Amino acid sequence: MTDHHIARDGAHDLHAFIAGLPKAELHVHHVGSASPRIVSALAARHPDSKVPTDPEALADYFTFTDFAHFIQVYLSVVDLIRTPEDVRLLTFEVARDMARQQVRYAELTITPWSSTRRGIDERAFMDAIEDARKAAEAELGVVLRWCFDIPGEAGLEAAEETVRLATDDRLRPEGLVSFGLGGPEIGVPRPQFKPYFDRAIAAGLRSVPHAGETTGPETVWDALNDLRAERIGHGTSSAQDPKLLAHLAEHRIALEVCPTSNIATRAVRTLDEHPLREFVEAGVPVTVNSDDPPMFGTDLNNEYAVAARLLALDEQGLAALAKNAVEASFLDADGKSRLAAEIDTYASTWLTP
Ligand SMILES: O=C(O)c1cccc(C(=O)CC[C@H]2O[C@@H](n3cnc4c(=O)[nH]cnc43)[C@H](O)[C@@H]2O)c1
Ligand SMILES: [Zn+2]
Repeated sequence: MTDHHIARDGAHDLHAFIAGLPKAELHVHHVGSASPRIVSALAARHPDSKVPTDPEALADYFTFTDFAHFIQVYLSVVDLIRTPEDVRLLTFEVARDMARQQVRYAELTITPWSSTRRGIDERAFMDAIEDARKAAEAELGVVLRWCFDIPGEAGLEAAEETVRLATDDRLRPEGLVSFGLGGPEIGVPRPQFKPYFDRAIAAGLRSVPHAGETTGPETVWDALNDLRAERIGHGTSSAQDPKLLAHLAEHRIALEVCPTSNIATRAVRTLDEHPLREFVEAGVPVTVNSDDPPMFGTDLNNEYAVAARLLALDEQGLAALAKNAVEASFLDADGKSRLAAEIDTYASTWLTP
C-alpha cells in the first residue's frame, strides 16, 4: 500500500513524514472502511454471508470492473451489518484503523437507510454510532463526525427516510454535521433531491453531495445550484469546465478528491491522468481522501503519497495539504486552529535538523 515513485531515503523519507502527520479526513464511507480484519469479525458473526474473509480472496473480491460492480460488492458488505452490535463494532474499529494513521478528525459518511431498511432499529442504530464515537474520542483520540447520505439509486423514498433520520430531534445524533448524496450518478439526477437538501440545510446540516465522479461537470453545477453544496464529493469531471473551476476557486468550495478510488472504479484511467494538479493550478481548494480504503486497496497515508507524487509536494506541501482538510472541515474555529497548530508543530519539528 505504498506509492513506489517516491524516493525512500533517510531524512527525505516522505512516507515516514506522512505516516506521522496529523490528518483530517473528509470523504470516507462507514461500511466502505471495513478492513479485512473487520470483515472477518463480522463474517464470523454471520457465517451465512458470501463475502470472503481470507485476505487474498478479499483482494480479488474487491477488484471492480466498473462503478456499478463496485456498488454491487459494496452492498454485499452492507449485508454483513445486521445488529446494533455490528454497527458499534464497525464504527469503533474503523476509528482504530484511523488512529493508526494519525487521523485526528474524520467526517464519516453513513447511509442509515441501508441499515434501518434491513431491520436495525433506528434508535439502536443512532445509539450504536454515538457510543462508538464517544469511545473513539476518549480511547483513541479520534474525533468522529457524521455525514448521513441518501443512496441516490434507491430513490425518493430513501431520501425521505434519510432526511427524517437526520432531522428528527428525537433521533438526530449529536455527531451529525452534514448531509450527502452517494451511489451511482448515471440516471440519478441531482435536482430531484433539492427538497431533501433544503430540509437538511434548514435543520443546520451542511451540504456535501457526491458529484462529477462518474458524470460530467453539469452534475457538479447541479450540486452547487440545487443542493447548495459547500464541498463536493470527488468533483473529478470539474476539470472539463474552466468556468466551473473558476467558480469553485472563487467561492472556496473544496473538492474531496479520492485518487485511488477513481482508478479502482474506473472513473479515471490512470493516476497520471488524474486532474488533481489541474484543480490546484486553477486555485480550487483540494483535500485528499480514501473513500472506501480497504475496498480500493488504499489508506489515507497512501492517498497523501499519491498526491505528493502528482503534485511534487515536499514536507511543507504535504503539511499544507493536511491543513486544507482542516480548513474545509466542519470543525469549529477552535478545533480548526488546534489541529492546524498540531500539523505546523509536527512539520517544523520534522524539518528542524
Ligand atoms: O442499501 C441498499 O439496499 C441499497 C439499495 C439501492 C441502492 C443503494 C445504493 O445506492 C448504495 C450506494 C452506497 O454507496 C456508497 N458509496 C461508497 N463509496 C461511494 C462512492 O465513491 N461514490 C458514491 N457512493 C459511494 C454510498 O454511501 C451509498 O451508501 C443501496
Ligand atoms: Zn464516496
